[in-house]
Amino acid sequence: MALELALESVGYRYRGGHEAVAGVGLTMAPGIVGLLGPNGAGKSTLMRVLSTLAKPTSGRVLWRGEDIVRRPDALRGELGYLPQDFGVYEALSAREFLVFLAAVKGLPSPGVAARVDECLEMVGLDDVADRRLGGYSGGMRQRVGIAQALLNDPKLLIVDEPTVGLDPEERVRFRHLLAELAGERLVILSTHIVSDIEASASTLAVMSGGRLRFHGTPEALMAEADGHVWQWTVAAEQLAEARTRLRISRAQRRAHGVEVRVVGEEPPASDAVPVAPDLEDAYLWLLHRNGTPP
Ligand SMILES: Nc1ncnc2c1ncn2[C@@H]1O[C@H](COP(=O)(O)OP(=O)(O)OP(=O)(O)O)[C@@H](O)[C@H]1O
Repeated sequence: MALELALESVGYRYRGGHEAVAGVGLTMAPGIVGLLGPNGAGKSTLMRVLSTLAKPTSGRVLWRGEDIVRRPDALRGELGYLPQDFGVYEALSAREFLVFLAAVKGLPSPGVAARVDECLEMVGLDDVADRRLGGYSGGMRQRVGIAQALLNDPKLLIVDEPTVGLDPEERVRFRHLLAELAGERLVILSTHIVSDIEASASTLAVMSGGRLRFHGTPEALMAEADGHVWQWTVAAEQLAEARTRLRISRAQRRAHGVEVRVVGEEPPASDAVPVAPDLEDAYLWLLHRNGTPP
């Protein structure tokens, strides 16, 4: 059966009664799927359901056509997962840590050393593989996180908010790495930062308030915001006031004032110029347009 992850009206309700995910239905195929949503949207909860760490309380998830609750091992054998709160053992080197995790994951020991080398090379840590993890930067630790997720050559790679805490350079490097890994895999990358996925995701799924608000290509999302984005220049001292009444997706200081991009139903002023939406504008429009529940 094809590499396909199908979600059928998936919901998850925490014990206290809070419904963190509700009625999510979509089918994902190989490539990078960007799962985008503000904090609290339900992304991490959904990632845990897809990784078989939590069972959906309603609906079902099919991996290659098989229900992942009934047959979790079919998915687990092909899954690589980098959770949001991934931690490393600081006293170990990257190589030691990966050898340890390979044993825990039950990889057959004869091939482990070579596979660890391959994974270290894929994430660009082969030169520093024998240094203690305690001395690694945040970005290097995240790359160790990806390396451990790759040990079993997964067909489904799930990474939850991997760029949190990384500096801009590490962020860019990490994005490139994920793009290289996509190939014949399905990579699900959850984030609340549009720029994490705009260069690499072939498909977007946008969540807010536990629900799926959009599923499709970045181009289709941008098309939805057509006619709702303007560029406008305000005096620097008026920016704070403008922010209280307008949705501003970006502001850039110029010699003659502050150039802002405004997203909304109406132009902010008669001298505002309509512009083509970019992904950041379109995401803001989707989350806040009239009729979108919180
Ligand atoms: N263990 C829990 N018990 C009850 N509610 C929870 C629990 N974990 C998360 N929630 C709630 O479920 C909702 C979704 O949380 P989730 O962590 O899945 O969102 P998220 O999109 O990943 O956001 P973040 O990036 O902040 O983690 C939030 O309202 C959160 O408060």
